[in-house]
Amino acid sequence: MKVAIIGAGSLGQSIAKGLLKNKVVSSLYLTKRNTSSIVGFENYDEVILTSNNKEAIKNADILIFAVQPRHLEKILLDSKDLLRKEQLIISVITGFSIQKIEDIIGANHFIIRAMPNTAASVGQSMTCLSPNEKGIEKVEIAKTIFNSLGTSMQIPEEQLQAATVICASGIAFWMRLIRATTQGAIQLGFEAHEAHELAMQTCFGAASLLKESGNHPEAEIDRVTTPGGCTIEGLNEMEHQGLSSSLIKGINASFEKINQIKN
Ligand SMILES: NC(=O)C1=CN([C@@H]2O[C@H](COP(=O)(O)OP(=O)(O)OC[C@H]3O[C@@H](n4cnc5c(N)ncnc54)[C@H](O)[C@@H]3O)[C@@H](O)[C@H]2O)C=CC1
Ligand SMILES: O=C(O)[C@@H]1CCC=N1
Repeated sequence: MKVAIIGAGSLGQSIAKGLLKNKVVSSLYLTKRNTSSIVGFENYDEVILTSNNKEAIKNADILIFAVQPRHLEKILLDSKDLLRKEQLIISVITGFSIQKIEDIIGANHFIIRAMPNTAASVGQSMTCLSPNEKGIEKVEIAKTIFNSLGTSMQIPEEQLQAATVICASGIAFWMRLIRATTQGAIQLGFEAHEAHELAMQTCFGAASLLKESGNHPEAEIDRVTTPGGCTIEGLNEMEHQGLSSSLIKGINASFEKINQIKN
């Protein structure tokens, strides 16, 4: 696969690392206005760094656009004459609808909106994919790319904003929960590095239990909570303080905000 990532910033670099780690690309163009901060990628034979988007677009079969939303329109306008009908165009850009992309380059292209998260860099992204009508044909190719960076799920475009909150912003939400657990562990007497490892591995274990057993979280909770014991004491106090409620409210606030970004 000849891939180009247009706008190798935070997310673009995460995707690049995942693709390179899994050796799924034969060539990988990474573009950035100033490539000096990503020279480390030059250690990979497959990688070509450039600030010339047109060169990257000409030489790739799969284009992944990962710039900030305000930059996409100009990049597409500047390069639309170079786009080939057989190219797969993937956009990971928040709030930039398929309709808006089609208005600029035309509907006769394979277009897929993808919403990965930064865990792509360690092969653990949850990526949601929404194709345009033509792009449905190429969803399997997009899945091959994004499954090499974790797992993927095809969803209707109308749900992509919600998926962004749960999966992309979700990385930040889970980080905060892990940090809070670490703070609690330090208060109980662990060194900071120990507390961090305890919190991280326990979180990883909880997610792995659900993934491997297919159980509902409450079933796993029941297995830990001794009647009259310390787990239920802690859980109930957390709920009195609004743990579930604050998470749900935060997710809704995030969703309201993302919907203010013009689609
Ligand atoms: N960070 C995240 O977890 C997620 C971000 N997104 C979306 O992905 C997009 C990128 O986000 P980030 O990587 O966080 O932003 P970023 O600002 O780190 O990366 C954008 C990159 O594009 C480059 N760029 C700007 N104009 C360019 C041009 N004309 N040609 C080539 N490169 C150019 C910038 O130098 C920058 O390195 C955004 O639209 C964001 O909404 C989507 C999912 C998750
Ligand atoms: O915070 C944001 O608005 C973007 C979208 C999801 C992750 N970063």
